[in-house]
Amino acid sequence: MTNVLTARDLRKSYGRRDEVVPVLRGASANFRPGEFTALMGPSGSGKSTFMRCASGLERPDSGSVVVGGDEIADLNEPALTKLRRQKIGFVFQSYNLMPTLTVRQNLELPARLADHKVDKRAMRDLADRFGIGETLRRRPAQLSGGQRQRVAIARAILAGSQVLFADEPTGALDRASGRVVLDVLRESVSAGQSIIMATHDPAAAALADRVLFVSDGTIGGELVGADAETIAARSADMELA
Ligand SMILES: Nc1ncnc2c1ncn2[C@@H]1O[C@H](COP(=O)(O)OP(=O)(O)OP(=O)(O)O)[C@@H](O)[C@H]1O
Repeated sequence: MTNVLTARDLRKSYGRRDEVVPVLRGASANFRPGEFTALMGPSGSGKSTFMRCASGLERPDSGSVVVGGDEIADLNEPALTKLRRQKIGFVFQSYNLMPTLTVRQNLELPARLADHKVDKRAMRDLADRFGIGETLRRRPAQLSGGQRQRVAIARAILAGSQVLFADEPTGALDRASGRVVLDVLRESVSAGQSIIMATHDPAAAALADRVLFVSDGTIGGELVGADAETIAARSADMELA
């Protein structure tokens, strides 16, 4: 099956001349439509940086990212912004909700930016499922951290992008709310979306189709269809390595 996104040999360093810190050291991965991928690895191993570079939010120093046939290094900023709005979603660890907009307006934002019609029924249904249906008129500052996280995920799901990157999307949630979110992500994958989720939780990673292990700025291994125990054991080995 054709990849929906291919990342090849991504390299990225931060800092300046005397203090350059290499964060990505040649990270490569392929992502197929209808595939749920978990990214695991020790804190600071480069998961978020990989997702920012692979999603076109940040330019790598070198390497290639191809999305639906387009090499994003060849795109200028307006073209890249357009491609991102049409094809790529991102759930940030910090949620990135617009503080001056209500929850409803935040949920409608990606559709408006991409010139799509807002599906109000889908928005209501998902908000109710996520337990945020009563918060639609509030602004993000009037929500709990967990509610903000669910608004950010609902917003990304409703955008209906081909590829969705989610950086620890269940980090602020209790087990029951986390489970609802993971169920919705799975349904979205069944509908053909490709989801890439960074997580430290082996139980969440076990719901993905495969786990890619990020180690010291590269993709250092893969487990397909593994259970939570196997994933936890592999993660523990990596932390010790
Ligand atoms: N904008 C930046 N400027 C300088 N250093 C950065 C920047 N972004 C990330 N880093 C550094 O790059 C390294 C990898 O960070 P990254 O956020 O990608 O790791 P991570 O695997 O997602 O970690 P975590 O599991 O804690 O979220 C860290 O050492 C971090 O301090």
